[in-house]
Amino acid sequence: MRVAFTKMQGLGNDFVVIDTISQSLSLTASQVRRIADRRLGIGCDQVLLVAPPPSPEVDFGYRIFNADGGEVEQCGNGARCFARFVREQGLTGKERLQVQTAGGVIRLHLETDKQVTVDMGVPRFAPDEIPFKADHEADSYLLEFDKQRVEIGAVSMGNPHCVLRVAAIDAAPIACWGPILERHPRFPQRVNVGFVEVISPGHIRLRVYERGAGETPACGTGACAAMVIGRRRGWLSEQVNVDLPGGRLGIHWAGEGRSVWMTGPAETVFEGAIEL
Ligand SMILES: N[C@H](CCC[C@H](N)C(=O)O)C(=O)O
Repeated sequence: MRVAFTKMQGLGNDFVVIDTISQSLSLTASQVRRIADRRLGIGCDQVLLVAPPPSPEVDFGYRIFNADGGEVEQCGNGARCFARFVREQGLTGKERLQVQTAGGVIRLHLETDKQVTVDMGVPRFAPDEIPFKADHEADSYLLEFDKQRVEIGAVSMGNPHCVLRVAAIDAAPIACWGPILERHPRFPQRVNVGFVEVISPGHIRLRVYERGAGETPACGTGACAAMVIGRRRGWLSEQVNVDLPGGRLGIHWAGEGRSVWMTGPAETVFEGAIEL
């Protein structure tokens, strides 16, 4: 089967985007892994499917698959690329879109300056909504592994995140701790692992070891997760610049029960077709 795709990226977090409205198809986990393979396939962190709207309330369905083939609930950098894709492909003339993901409905706004703003929804801190094994909800938790004991925050942005504060992001033990924490038994669906350095109340540096993809140059939901956890801990203000290795995202959160807003770039790299 010959499948048309568009390669896109948001701050270096890269995606293969496939329109499954114009070409009706579904992908197996092994097909996703082949597409994502940087030697045997196209190469990407996630595969994103543009799908017909599952209900009249939304404009599109939006499905997300990690490079390991697993389908997940949310992808923030991917959402910005999704918005640019559906406009560039002529699938919509709208500038404000509502799309359904497995993690809930998100709202995309194509800005005039080529940036995209996304309403990423309301963060959920209840352990069973993350999911995270804990006796009760708290602003921080102690996690033990390999004779280490670390303090984390935990939150769902539709997908699960844990966040650790570090003194210096460049020295953070991401390659060692990332894969261990990703699969920590207290996260039954595994977890995205953020390492955050607080520069000031309005500025953080962040690196993310992503569930199902490893360390990526940027993680949109990870930036939202680090900001809301930092804000609940009293470290951060309502508007924060998040500097990731791939670049900067602007995150705004007015507080409990409110949506998190993310603004950043999205770019098309090339178009092609692959035989599956
Ligand atoms: N690895 C994530 C999905 C992609 C998230 C990230 N690329 C983003 O921009 O939010 C997960 O397993 O939940």
